[in-house]
Amino acid sequence: MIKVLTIAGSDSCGGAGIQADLKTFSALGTYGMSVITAVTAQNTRGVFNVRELDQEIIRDQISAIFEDIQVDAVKIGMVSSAAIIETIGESLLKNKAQNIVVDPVMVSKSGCALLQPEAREALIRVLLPLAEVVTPNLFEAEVITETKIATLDEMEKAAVAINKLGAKNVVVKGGHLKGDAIDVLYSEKAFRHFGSGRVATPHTHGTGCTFSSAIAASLAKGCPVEEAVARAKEYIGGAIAHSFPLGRGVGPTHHFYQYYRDTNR
Ligand SMILES: Nc1ncnc2c1ncn2[C@@H]1O[C@H](COP(=O)(O)OP(=O)(O)OP(=O)(O)O)[C@@H](O)[C@H]1O
Ligand SMILES: Cc1ncc(COP(=O)(O)O)c(N)n1
Repeated sequence: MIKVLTIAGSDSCGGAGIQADLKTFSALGTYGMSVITAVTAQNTRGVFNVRELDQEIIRDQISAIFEDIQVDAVKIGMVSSAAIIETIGESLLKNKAQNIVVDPVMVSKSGCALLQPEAREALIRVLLPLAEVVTPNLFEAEVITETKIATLDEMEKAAVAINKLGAKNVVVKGGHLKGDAIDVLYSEKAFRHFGSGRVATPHTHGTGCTFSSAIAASLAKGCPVEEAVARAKEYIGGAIAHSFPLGRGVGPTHHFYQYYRDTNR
């Protein structure tokens, strides 16, 4: 059995965060495990409260898993504070975690801060050097590189800059581009673009969580990075195409086990 761990925040309405990650792992035929960093009270219309867990229980969750189970890949999502980032960094280094995918979540689609602005420095310093793959969206790449990004050329330049900060492979996601949704991968000094038409739907809650978890699941299966990103792009395209209205706001992507059954990958 392939085993994948998510370290992220809980989303009570199930569209993003830990819940989206575990659904993705299952849909891709892997066994999912979770370390919760924070609990959010959120629905399709917004985030109404956030409660961080303390460092001790975060450290103990990670230890409990690694001392007992061999983890094939780790996805990191909402980390909330600098103190939590330090704890995660220390614990993953101590346990020699492999295949780490960092989704540098900063702000929810509804506009709520999921990372304290003063924790951005810690995210860059501690988590980027641990990342086999990092998956910033346009806004996150702008914050990390302190530049404006609106074109594919600027996405490529940002990917190189983020690689220099320590992340081995960088995917700058184009979900928020004007026009097609094109993601830019910078890996081993080469660029590759993963394009798709834009699915015309307002229901994109949790797209970034799903995409990074799909990359982690494929890395865990032993896929090379480029293949893992290609598969994740295919998976998220299908999950967005099957997204649906839930509640009165931005609905979630749909995780479909048929994908794994039909493609067996
Ligand atoms: N409407 C869309 N149609 C097709 N693909 C999309 C669409 N929106 C996003 N994507 C794809 O979904 C993935 C996630 O990209 P996005 O830029 O939305 O991430 P994100 O902003 O981090 O998501 P989140 O806000 O959920 O954290 C990327 O592969 C992107 O190309
Ligand atoms: C716990 C948690 N993690 C991540 C997101 C980002 O997802 P989105 O940008 O789609 O709101 C979220 N809303 N909640």
